Amino acid sequence: MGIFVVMEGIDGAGKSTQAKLLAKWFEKKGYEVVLTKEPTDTAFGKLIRRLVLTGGKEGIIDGARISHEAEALLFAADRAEHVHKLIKPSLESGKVVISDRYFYSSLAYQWARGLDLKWLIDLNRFAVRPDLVVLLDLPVKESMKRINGRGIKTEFDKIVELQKKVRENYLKLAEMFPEIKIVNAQNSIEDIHRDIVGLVEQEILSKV
Ligand SMILES: Nc1ncnc2c1ncn2[C@@H]1O[C@H](COP(=O)(O)OP(=O)(O)O)[C@@H](O)[C@H]1O
Ligand SMILES: Cc1cn([C@H]2C[C@H](O)[C@@H](COP(=O)(O)OP(=O)(O)O)O2)c(=O)[nH]c1=O
Repeated sequence: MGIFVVMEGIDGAGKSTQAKLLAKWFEKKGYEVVLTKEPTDTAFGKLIRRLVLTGGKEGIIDGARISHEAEALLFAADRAEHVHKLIKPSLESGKVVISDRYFYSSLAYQWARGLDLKWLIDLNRFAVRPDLVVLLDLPVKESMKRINGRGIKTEFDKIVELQKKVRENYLKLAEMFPEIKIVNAQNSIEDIHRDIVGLVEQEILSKV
């Protein structure tokens, strides 16, 4: 079996930056790496971007044209395809899978939209558990500074409020799921990478 690592955190926390660095680190060590993300680039992911993420690339504006339940189901459908077509086969052939977001995003965000956490956990029960989930944690103010350049100009206060709730949800989830490890995402890119490598060594490589 391969190794499955997930990056989680609010928008702008540094997930894609750290996912890429970790992928390179594993490759240097001779592993075959699959770097992937959710929402995916498949037809389901495209549907989500069209129906749910109406606020532009960040998708954090609550302008959803569909119900929150339908939104949660679409994310779960996208994830089911992701798990069955890419994640499981890659792990079975011994590869390292690094995913930028996974079902913890559904728990943090769709819970913040008011959905029932237990229903969300049940809905995502098909999703194989990662070996390690890195929660990149930082204050919303800092993350907003980072993604300012992405062009959010409208509904700023609403976005900040939602992101704060999502951050709190992630921290609560970290107490419920032992695979989630919190990393301080306010440090430099290099320091965070070093922390993540430390977790990979401690939580995964030392155990195989
Ligand atoms: N540790 C860091 N310190 C400062 N800026 C960062 C850091 N990590 C990432 N960034 C920058 O912040 C922005 C968001 O990072 P990104 O990796 O795209 O976040 P996410 O994938 O979580 O949305 C990018 O412009 C990136 O270069
Ligand atoms: C995977 C996932 C993402 N999201 C949200 C988090 C982000 O605000 C948004 C889009 O994710 P994001 O990582 O910004 O993807 P991209 O840049 O490729 O569009 O979707 C959910 O609400 N639930 C989920 O299950």
